Amino acid sequence: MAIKFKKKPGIVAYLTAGDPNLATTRDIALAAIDNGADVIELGVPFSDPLADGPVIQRASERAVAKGTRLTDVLGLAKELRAARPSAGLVLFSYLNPVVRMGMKTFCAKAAEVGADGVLLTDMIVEEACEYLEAMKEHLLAPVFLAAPTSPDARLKAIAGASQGFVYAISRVGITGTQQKVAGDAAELVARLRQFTELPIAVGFGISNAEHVKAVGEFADAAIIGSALVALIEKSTPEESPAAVGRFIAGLRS
Ligand SMILES: O=P(O)(O)OC[C@@H](O)[C@@H](O)c1c[nH]c2ccccc12
Repeated sequence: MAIKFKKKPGIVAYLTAGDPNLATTRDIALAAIDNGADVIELGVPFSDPLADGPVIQRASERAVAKGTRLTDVLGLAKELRAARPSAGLVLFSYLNPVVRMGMKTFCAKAAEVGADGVLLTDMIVEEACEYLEAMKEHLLAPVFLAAPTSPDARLKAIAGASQGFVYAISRVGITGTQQKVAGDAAELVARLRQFTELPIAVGFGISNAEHVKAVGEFADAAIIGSALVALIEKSTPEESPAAVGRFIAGLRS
């Protein structure tokens, strides 16, 4: 029940919980784990997902329209934990739904359902004091985002506050697939290594085996979001778990 990357590079699979529905997200997550994903980044759908590109925005809209709430995502996390005790499980959310529930309540519940870590996209390390205390109390790993534009002093703070892994954003901008892994990514990872021994996972724009291989040359894990969400969007709910499983299995080949 800790975040571990067994093979190099590790694979983190982002899924928008509740797209197309909660039961299917569960089956997709299980298929992802069984086909080599080390960590599931389980996304709480939010009506105003600012950092997201069109693919994840649409997934969020669909999940919100289905009525998916933070408490439903916590319930799903609990099911995943029970079904796959050793998989890494990180809850991903914008700050807003978490603040509405109450930071302390949220952290207590996240621990209770068996999450290993939490990633709050718009939580900045400078303002994370209460959050970090609650996370520590419940032995949860806070994961922070590091961007190529962050100066060294910020990278140091981000690396120092993170546990489990540090999330290196491969490029400035929004989530979504691209042709090549951005050149900024290797430099950012090298800069982060000065400040931490934690594994470093690279995300934004990773969508195929070639990208995963490229990331494996300089980082510990690759995070894949939009490519999976797009596959789910074009598959029927019945076929999407197997489609995602095949896709993940192909990423390290
Ligand atoms: O979708 P991409 O380009 O594969 O990037 C990962 C990403 O989806 C996931 O980590 C994520 C989804 N929404 C975010 C918002 C901010 C930072 C990260 C994310």
